[in-house]
Amino acid sequence: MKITKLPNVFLAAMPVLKTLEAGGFEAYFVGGSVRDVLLGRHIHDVDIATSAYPEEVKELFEKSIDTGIKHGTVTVLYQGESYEITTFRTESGYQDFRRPDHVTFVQNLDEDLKRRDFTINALAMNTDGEIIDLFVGLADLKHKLIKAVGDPEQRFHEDALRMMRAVRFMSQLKFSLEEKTEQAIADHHQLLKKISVERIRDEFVKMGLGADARAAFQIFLDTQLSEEVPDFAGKKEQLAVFPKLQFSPTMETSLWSIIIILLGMQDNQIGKFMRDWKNSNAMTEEVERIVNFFDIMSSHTPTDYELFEVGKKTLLNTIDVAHILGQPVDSNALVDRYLALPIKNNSELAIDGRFLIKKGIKPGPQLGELLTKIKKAVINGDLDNTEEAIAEFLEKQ
Ligand SMILES: Nc1ccn([C@@H]2O[C@H](COP(=O)(O)OP(=O)(O)OP(=O)(O)O)[C@@H](O)[C@H]2O)c(=O)n1
Ligand SMILES: [Mg+2]
Repeated sequence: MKITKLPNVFLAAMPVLKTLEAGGFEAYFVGGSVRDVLLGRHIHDVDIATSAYPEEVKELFEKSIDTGIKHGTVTVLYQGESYEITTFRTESGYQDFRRPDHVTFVQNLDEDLKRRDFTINALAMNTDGEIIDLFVGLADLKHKLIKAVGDPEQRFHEDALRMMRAVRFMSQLKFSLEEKTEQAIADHHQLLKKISVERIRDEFVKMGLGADARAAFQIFLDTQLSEEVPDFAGKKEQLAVFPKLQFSPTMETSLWSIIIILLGMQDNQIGKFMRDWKNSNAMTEEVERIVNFFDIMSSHTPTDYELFEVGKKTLLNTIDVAHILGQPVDSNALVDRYLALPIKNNSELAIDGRFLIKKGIKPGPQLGELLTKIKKAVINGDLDNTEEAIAEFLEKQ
């Protein structure tokens, strides 16, 4: 099979492959970019595999960086783009099921493709746009199947993260999981314990935000992968709601908020949960705000002051969460009410602490309380947001 009209990302990288070939080496596009061009998906970067050793690659290009030279990868800078060029290799002796303890460079592409995770990721493309398909990857693409290359147990022992990658690709590509590959995950889910939380999280998020997140999440539960990730063990029943939701999330904040709500977590447990997953402080704080506001929305119609406090971004994010969870919310009414608030943030208040001091109020906690009282009155529409109206209001205190 040959691709006649190559996307620009490949055309731009073509001189890099040609340079390697002119140096007497073999060079191919490999991995995700070949898969994605065949699926008509957006291609974010291209990976190149070559028979040249890293030192030989470096000699052929003016600018290169030793990004992963131990694993055979050199990053070449060419016409403003960077390309990862990896020497054909096999990965032997994954003692800790994490990273290869050493890589063995090999002379041909076949050996290199053999050690890749899934058949659809084991395709290569040469400078003519010709697809090299040694493991029926093209047929599996057509049948929308995630299938391990060769023996799935071996592939997952080499790198246990691949089990998460399987459900991630299911979700992103809307593919099903081949039976033996699924069975191998179910048999070896414990291997995931060896993998760092950050790597698991990245795959989990891609799964949760993919086009077929709910189907993939079901397999994530069925294979017991869910038992091996932070704070999910023993929570299958609560998590089983996710695949039954009417929609699935498209924002990471929504994904985490939904999981937290399904797990029935208390306010004070959210921080630990988010830290266990190695999420950033910014992500944690926003998720805390969303879950809190979701609770407010579930118990009563938010007051104007609650709308003011939560702010537009978190309001919209919480509406998204409520929508996905199938909670009835009149989102138009809430947004309209927010937009009609007399002020949207503290700086829009006509007065500040200095104004109160000038009016004879002593600095201290009472001043703060008075300021809040004024702000609430303005937000509720009981007080005009002008110096005059506020001065008059003060006289009545
Ligand atoms: N645990 C892994 C990770 C990667 N690969 C191989 O390395 C390629 C590139 O890896 P990566 O960029 O992580 O994944 P992609 O398949 O390119 O997917 P994405 O579009 O998300 O980058 C994969 O296609 C696959 O051939 C693998 O065999 N095992
Ligand atoms: Mg990639």
